[in-house]
Amino acid sequence: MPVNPSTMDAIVIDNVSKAYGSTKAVQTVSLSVKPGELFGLIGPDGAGKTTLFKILVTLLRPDEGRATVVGRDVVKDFRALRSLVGYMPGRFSLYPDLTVEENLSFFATVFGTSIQANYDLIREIYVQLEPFKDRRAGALSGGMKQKLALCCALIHKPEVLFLDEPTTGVDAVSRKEFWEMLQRLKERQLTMLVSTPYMDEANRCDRIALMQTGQILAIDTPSGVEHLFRKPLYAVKAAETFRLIQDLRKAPFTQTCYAFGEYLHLTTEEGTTPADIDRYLRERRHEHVTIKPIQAGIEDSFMALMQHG
Ligand SMILES: Nc1ncnc2c1ncn2[C@@H]1O[C@H](COP(=O)(O)OP(=O)(O)OP(=O)(O)O)[C@@H](O)[C@H]1O
Repeated sequence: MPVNPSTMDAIVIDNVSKAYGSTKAVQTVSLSVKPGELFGLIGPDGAGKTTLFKILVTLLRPDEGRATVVGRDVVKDFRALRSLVGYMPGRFSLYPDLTVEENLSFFATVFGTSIQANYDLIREIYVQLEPFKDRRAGALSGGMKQKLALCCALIHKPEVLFLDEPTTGVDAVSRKEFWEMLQRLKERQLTMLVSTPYMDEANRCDRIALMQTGQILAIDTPSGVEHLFRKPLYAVKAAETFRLIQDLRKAPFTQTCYAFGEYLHLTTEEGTTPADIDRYLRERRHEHVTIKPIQAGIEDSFMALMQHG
């Protein structure tokens, strides 16, 4: 008998919707995540990421649609599911008055296990926390809190790990270290769904879904999402950035013009050449003009999809 591939997926979301009054937080979302996949949910604040996570970890019931995690229905099988998933919520769920070790023991006890029983899975992360094991969690740095929260979410050896904006508000070095930790967990075949508002983190995932106002705009590999952007794209810089953006937005050849770091990203009508752009800017007395064709990144694709969404 042929096997339905969707029954083998670690997470299946099928037309799930959830509203809070008139706010449609999640609108007919469908996606699936394969076992062992590191899947990213990328979107700005209010996109509906947290609501979707809460549905998947059985803390909220969907209004419509159905979802399964490791084959268990998130509504009907919620009890069984709770011990199979690990959840690191956006605002860390640590007890600030308990020490590092007490927090970890608490989460282990809730799941009927002990730190020793599953130490192997958290060893690499926990060794960095061990020198501070008697410190109150509330007195830890952001990066250390994040590591402890990850240990707490892993201590019962879940089959799927849900990480809701784990790197928000954490310094750049800790963010990088955190993604390296996720990479090592992936080598152990753990399935992970991670949300982030940072586009640069999308490249760390096997596949990503771009989400906005409760809807999925695209699902693909990071490079697949970049290739969704098909128009020629230019990075433009000049001495006066503010006047540059004003002038470029008025230009007859401009389709879109956004600030991306120190450059503006510009898409133009077909047939426009860099020489046309240069001439237009020189006529308006712009100085130190640089115009270079560039490859679109995930952020460019996201902007283009949002415009047409
Ligand atoms: N308990 C609630 N009651 C009413 N509206 C809510 C509630 N929780 C979320 N919302 C609204 O639902 C929408 C989706 O919110 P959600 O928190 O799921 O998004 P998000 O992508 O996780 O963003 P954030 O990073 O800001 O949490 C937003 O418009 C939000 O204001």
